[in-house]
Amino acid sequence: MLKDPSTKYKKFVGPKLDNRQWPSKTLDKAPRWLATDLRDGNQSLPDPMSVEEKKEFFETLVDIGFKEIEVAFPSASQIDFDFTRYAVETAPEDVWIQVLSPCREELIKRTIESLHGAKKAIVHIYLATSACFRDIVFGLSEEESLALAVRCTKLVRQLTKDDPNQQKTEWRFEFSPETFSDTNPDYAVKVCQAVHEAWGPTKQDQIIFNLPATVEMATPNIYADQIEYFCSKMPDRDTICVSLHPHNDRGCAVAAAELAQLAGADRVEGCLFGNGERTGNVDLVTLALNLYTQGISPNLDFSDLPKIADIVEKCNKIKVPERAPYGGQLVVCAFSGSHQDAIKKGFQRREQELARLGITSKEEADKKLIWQIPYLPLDPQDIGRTYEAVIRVNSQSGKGGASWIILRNLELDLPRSLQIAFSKVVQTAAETLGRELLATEITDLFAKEYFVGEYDAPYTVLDYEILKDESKEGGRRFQGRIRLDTGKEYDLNGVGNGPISSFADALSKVLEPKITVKDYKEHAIGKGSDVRAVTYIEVVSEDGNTRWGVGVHEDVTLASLTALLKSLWYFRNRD
Ligand SMILES: CC(=O)SCCNC(=O)CCNC(=O)[C@H](O)C(C)(C)COP(=O)(O)OP(=O)(O)OC[C@H]1O[C@@H](n2cnc3c(N)ncnc32)[C@H](O)[C@@H]1OP(=O)(O)O
Ligand SMILES: CC(C)C(=O)C(=O)O
Repeated sequence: MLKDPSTKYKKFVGPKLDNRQWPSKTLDKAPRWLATDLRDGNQSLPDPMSVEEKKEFFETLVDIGFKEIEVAFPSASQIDFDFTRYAVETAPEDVWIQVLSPCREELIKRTIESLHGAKKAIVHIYLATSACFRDIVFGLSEEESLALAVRCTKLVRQLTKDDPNQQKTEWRFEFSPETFSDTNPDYAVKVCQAVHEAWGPTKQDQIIFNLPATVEMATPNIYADQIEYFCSKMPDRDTICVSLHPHNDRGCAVAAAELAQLAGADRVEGCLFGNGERTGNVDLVTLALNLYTQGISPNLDFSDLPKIADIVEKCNKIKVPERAPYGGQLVVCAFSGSHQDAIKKGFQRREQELARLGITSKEEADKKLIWQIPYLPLDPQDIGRTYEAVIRVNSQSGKGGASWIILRNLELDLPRSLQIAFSKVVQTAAETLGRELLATEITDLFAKEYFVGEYDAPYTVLDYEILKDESKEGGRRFQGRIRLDTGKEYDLNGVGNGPISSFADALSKVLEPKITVKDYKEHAIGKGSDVRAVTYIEVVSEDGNTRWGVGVHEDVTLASLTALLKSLWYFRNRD
């Protein structure tokens, strides 16, 4: 790299705008969308789509709700021509089929042939207007380029809306001054005015001027300035649909498209997950869901984004990056402890709030309670992703992550200090394996550690009864029998304020160490006839060590007694 790059690269200078308006505007509605996956996306793939893949992609775009779809460059190949015919024959009545052609007479004719019989068709032609392209690629002067654009527009008009045999089709016309982002803004306006006159649009039948950042040249505010400049200079603005076609060379296509809408654009062309030439076209998923998370309907349905991503990956043969906004595998996941803690607290707060409002269904919650969860700008369920995938656990995780998984999978709402104790077990396993732990591995670790589910408790209560302790008001007496994992059995007898303390007293008379109960929590799990009690008991031994035990049972007292026995087993076997 050069120490002084200014000798090789020049700073981009945008149009001079004295009274720019766009910075004080806000985005309040969705633009018109045009998906160009099947044209601009397809032309940039190492292995372009087969007809079958194009069909599947087309159907997906229709299902998402796109009403304007650029299906091909029909003069490029027989595959593109044939696919255009398929789209013409199968497109729903309200979907406009768009096709692209360069400003070459024979190619325009072939392009229009491919649209014969369409219900709604947009003929899109492009011509490079930037000085760099005119000089290097075409060798045309400004006047010659303008004349070519007008000639081709008139040809399209003659072959479409002016042709008596083409009246079954509703025609629209789109013109792209290529590399608009690098075109002298006054020249772009001059060419478009001439094209406007040649096409003869009306308010009802607007012409589309698509203003591409064919190559993204500068910061997004400059693209917005270019669009505002164009909109302010074009006469008969209400006969024009201003369209954007941002590429992502500097990584700012989404921002450029958003600012350029503030600057007056009505329509956006792009691809799903930003496929397209070089760094891609603007990503329509991101643009649409950015609107959605501001409470604005994008008029596109991404309710099953994982399925859409699968189809896009299959047809493009390119992976959706794992960090792609909204659709990437990792974007609704948190691994780090403080993120997981905040997300978990966010969900708990939302659940409390829903319970307070008496709301039980997702539909009602979606209508009545604004989404506010730290680190999650969007409810993953709205785009077909699950809450289970939100929190994933590795050695960067803290207590919140593992306890979230236990809550979601086993319905166990662990007390704080048990969360801390269990997170040490998880941390050790993650470090030993040197990788992320699956949810099933974490629930299995918990079950083994605290003898729940399929893992039998080593000490068992064989028989018990809780009686009144006649020597003390309100006191209780435990009488019963237990068996250790050695097979040895003990008859027990103890007193306390309740069943648990009397059991602890009874145990302490026959087994080391002496224990007392420090903390206790219980709740129900399951529903209907399957409901069970869960008891968490933290026990302290005479030398000050603590241990947790967890008991799950239909009988709430037995759940507590089992929990206590498990913590005793720990003292006797693990210290
Ligand atoms: C910015 C964009 O994405 S534009 C869309 C680009 N997409 C594609 O190119 C995919 C489909 N393209 C093709 O199949 C072919 O390039 C075709 C059929 C269009 C033309 O093929 P060829 O005649 O073999 O031309 P080739 O591809 O070699 O070169 C392009 C020629 O078209 C000219 N050209 C390029 N853009 C345009 C345009 N907008 N209008 C008129 N002519 C153009 C070039 O100046 C060059 O002309 P030259 O041969 O006289 O120097
Ligand atoms: C044909 C035009 C719109 C194009 O694809 C571009 O300029 O990137």
